[in-house]
Parts: sequence; C-alpha cells; structure tokens
Amino acid sequence: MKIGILGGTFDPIHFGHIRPAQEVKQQLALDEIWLMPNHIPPHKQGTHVSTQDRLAMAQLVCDELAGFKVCDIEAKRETPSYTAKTLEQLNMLFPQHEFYFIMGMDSFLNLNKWYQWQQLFRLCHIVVCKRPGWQLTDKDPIQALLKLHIHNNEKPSTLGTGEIFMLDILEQDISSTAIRQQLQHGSIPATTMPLSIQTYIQQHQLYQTDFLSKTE
Ligand SMILES: Nc1ncnc2c1ncn2[C@@H]1O[C@H](COP(=O)(O)OP(=O)(O)OP(=O)(O)O)[C@@H](O)[C@H]1O
Ligand SMILES: O=C(O)c1ccc[n+]([C@@H]2O[C@H](COP(=O)([O-])O)[C@@H](O)[C@H]2O)c1
Repeated sequence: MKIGILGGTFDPIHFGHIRPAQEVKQQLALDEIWLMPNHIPPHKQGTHVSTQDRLAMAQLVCDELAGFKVCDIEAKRETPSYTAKTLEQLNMLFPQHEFYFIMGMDSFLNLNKWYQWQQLFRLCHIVVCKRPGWQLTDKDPIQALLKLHIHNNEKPSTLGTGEIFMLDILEQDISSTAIRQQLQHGSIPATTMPLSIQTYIQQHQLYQTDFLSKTE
C-alpha cells in the first residue's frame, strides 16, 4: 500500500495539518494517511502538553476521517524522534508498504539539518506542502537537493523511494503556536481545528498557561 505519513508535534493538531494531508492523499492516490505524533521533537525545546494528550487528539481526528490512522511508533520510543530512525523501523516492520513522508515548506527548508537526512531518500518519498510565510528561493541550498530528486509530473513514479513531490495545495495560515497563544488568552480558535479537538482541549483544560515540558 501507499502510505502517507504526517509526522508532527501536533501541539495541538489543527486544520493546517489535516487539510493538506487530505489533499495529499487525494492527489497522490494514497491508500492511507498515518498521523504520527512525535515524543521528543528533535528541533523544538519541548512540548506544551503530554505525548498521551497529543496522541489522543490525533486519534480523534482519525476517528472522523476515512483512511486516517494514528502511528504511535515514536510515542513508544524514549529517544529523540528522528525521522530517519523512524522510517528505518517502519520499513523493517512493513516492507510491503511504500512510504510518503509529508511536510510543510518550513520543515523542507530545514531538511538538510535533520539527523541522517540523506538516508530518507532510500527510505521514503518526500511530499512538500506549501505554507504561508515560507518560500523556496532560487538561492536556497535546498534547491540543489530538489533538482536531484524532484518527481517529474509527466511520468508516473517508478521508484519506491527517493522522489520529492512538490504539491500545489490550498495554503492556510494556521499554526499551533498561534492557537496556543489564543487559548492562553481564553479564546477558542474555532475555525482552526475540528470541534472534537476544541472539546478535548476544554475538557482537559489544556494550554491555559504557557507551560513547556522539556523533553531532552
Ligand atoms: N499551516 C500549515 N500548512 C502546511 N503545513 C503545515 C502547517 N502547519 C504545520 N504544517 C506542517 O505539519 C508538520 C507538523 O507541524 P507542527 O506540529 O510543528 O505544527 P506547527 O503549527 O508548525 O507547530 P508550532 O507552531 O508549535 O511550531 C510540519 O511538517 C509542518 O511543516
Ligand atoms: O529527524 C530529524 O532530525 C527531525 C528534525 C526536525 C523535525 N523532524 C520531524 O518532522 C516532523 C515535523 O516536526 P515539527 O518539529 O515541525 O513538529 C516531526 O515528525 C519531527 O519529528 C525530524
């Protein structure tokens, strides 16, 4: 099967994660999307709620969308959630699947700083979604990488890994940071996340202070 994996801190999960994942699933005719909350985010200082809460919110999203599942492989690992390590594990566990790792433009622009990032090209395809405020310029070092690996839209993909798919998806100016700030000020950012997530946040009284749980 063709599996799209959207990894994230999801602190909290929002429509800027969910809608691009739905569009990617449709555009690339993927069989499933796996939402994969990390446990120890490699490039963040920590998280604002527990891994259990972030997993529970991802599960609520998956309960509402056909073909969406939660992947808890990083949640179960007590080491930093390096993507190359995770995909190595996933390829061993599921050799029958073809993996498409989905990310926003902000993540892609920093890909060459990720742990063993070159390994990703033998472990998965990479799918990049546009994100407001983040633009790939001609001078960006990541351009060379893109030229080498970009998927040719004229041809169907024949390789099981190693291609970069740049997708034209609807851009949404939504971030977990902005949502956390609104919640701290007592407002519910209703248009940025599903009702089930708003209810979960309210019931569990999350994000009322700017508490940061350091994970490293
Ligand atoms: N609005 C968005 N449009 C496109 N991609 C997004 C958007 N928001 C997040 N992503 C992508 O989803 C993945 C997980 O993002 P993450 O969980 O860090 O959310 P975030 O909103 O960027 O969080 P924070 O504001 O706390 O940094 C990343 O690859 C990121 O680029
Ligand atoms: O492997 C790495 O070095 C690495 C560095 C930064 C981010 N990632 C992964 O990229 C995904 C998005 O990260 P973030 O920090 O934007 O939530 C998430 O699955 C992270 O674990 C991975």
